[in-house]
Amino acid sequence: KLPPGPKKLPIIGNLHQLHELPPRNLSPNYGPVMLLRFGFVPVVVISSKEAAEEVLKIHDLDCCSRPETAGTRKISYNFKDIGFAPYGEEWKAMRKLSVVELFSTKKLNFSRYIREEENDLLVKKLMDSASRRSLVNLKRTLHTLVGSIVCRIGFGINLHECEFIDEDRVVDLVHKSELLEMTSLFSDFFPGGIGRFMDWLSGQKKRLDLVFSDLDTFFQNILNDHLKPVRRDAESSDIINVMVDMMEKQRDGDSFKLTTDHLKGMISDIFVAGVSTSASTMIWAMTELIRNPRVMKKVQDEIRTTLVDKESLREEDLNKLHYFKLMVKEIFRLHPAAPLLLPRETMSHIKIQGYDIPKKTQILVNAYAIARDPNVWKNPDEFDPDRFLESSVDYKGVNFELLPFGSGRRICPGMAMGITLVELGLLNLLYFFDWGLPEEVEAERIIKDNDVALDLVQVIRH
Ligand code: HEM
Repeated sequence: KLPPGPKKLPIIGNLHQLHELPPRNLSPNYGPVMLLRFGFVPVVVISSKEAAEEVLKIHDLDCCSRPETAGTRKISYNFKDIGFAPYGEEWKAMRKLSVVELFSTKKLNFSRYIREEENDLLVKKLMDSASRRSLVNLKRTLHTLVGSIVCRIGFGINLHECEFIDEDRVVDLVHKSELLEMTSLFSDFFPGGIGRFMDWLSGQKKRLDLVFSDLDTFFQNILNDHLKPVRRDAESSDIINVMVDMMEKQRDGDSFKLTTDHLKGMISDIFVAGVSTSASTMIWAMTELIRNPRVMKKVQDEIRTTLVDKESLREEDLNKLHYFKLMVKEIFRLHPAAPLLLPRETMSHIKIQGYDIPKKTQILVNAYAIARDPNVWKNPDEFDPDRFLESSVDYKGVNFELLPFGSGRRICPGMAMGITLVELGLLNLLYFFDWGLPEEVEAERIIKDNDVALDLVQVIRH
């Protein structure tokens, strides 16, 4: 009993409908479990809370591998990372390393000064824009903020003084890494000679290699920098340093051995998974707040009456706020940075909602649709943090109607870091400044257009 789905054409299946892929399209018409076929690859889209619980909790172990694509093979250094590696001993070892050592609470406390300092620097820059009355490009500003923090915490690179990279180039590379992750090649859908031939003919393969080569140069520079004797002696503890130390200490009999590819895979994961997720969440938060003056006022009233006369903000200030945190939760609901999470792959035959799902089927959990399901949420498309005033639903992977970080074995290991990045960044923007639309933008259009995040905005010093 296979799940229902749109009609499939011979050979290509539903490839002609790739542009209609969920989150927003296709899936609601076919119920909570929908079957597609892209070329030879079966793909199941999950779009109800109950079906998501079956995939991510009841059958988590059967569903926790990842499918292979040419793009993810490249960016993960042959699956030597965490995010795209198939389920197995190597993934377990890398995952354990990240949870215990690299993205842990200890690491978070240690790197706190870096986050606060980068935010202080941003506030200074914005004060300048406000006094010059120049517009602020939200996307650029927030990608740069998160990029700078992630590069310092992850790779020990201070973008304001680095020799081989600067802020603009980092933003450019973040976009390139997203492209690699999302690009589909013919060979992803038609494994074998024909697919590879089509990739060669269309030039797709060459384009993919070029984008990857740019990223690889950056990652190699990070690694070279960490292997320099000066750097090895320095008292610093960024994530890559910790891994280089481990590599040096490993012994012949160790069951898992870190290699240079594991190091690059980890650099790549931190870069790909950490920067645009957090930045896009902040951009959407600012967009929704500017569109909804009632909520903006309520949030700003809370933070400005709770935190009085502050010259700069610290992470402990976040714990004093309540409504502000509900606002962030509402953003994670309305605008999950990974609307379909990361694709999973079944490792055995399972049943979801009574339907048969064969081994090696791709599973996409439509977190976007689930978080806007009218059977679960009242006025689901409305931005209204008040909905959480009387609700204990949270986004940490136990409530299947709200899954911005996924759930189960593959839940985001960088969640704590992501939340802190987002909350501290937003707190600074909302405490020190008032925000508005640039004069020439018709407010009407922006307010109606729910699917477009704001780009240029007006900043006013509070
Ligand atoms: C707001 C910020 C973030 C959001 C919304 C987010 C969201 C996600 C989601 C949805 C997944 C897939 C989960 C699944 O398959 O069930 C994921 C995986 C992952 N995230 Fe995050 N993430 C964020 C920040 C970060 C940060 C800051 C890091 C690292 C420093 C990070 C590292 C990872 C890694 C390594 C994985 C792969 C886990 C695995 O496959 O085992 N993320 N993230």
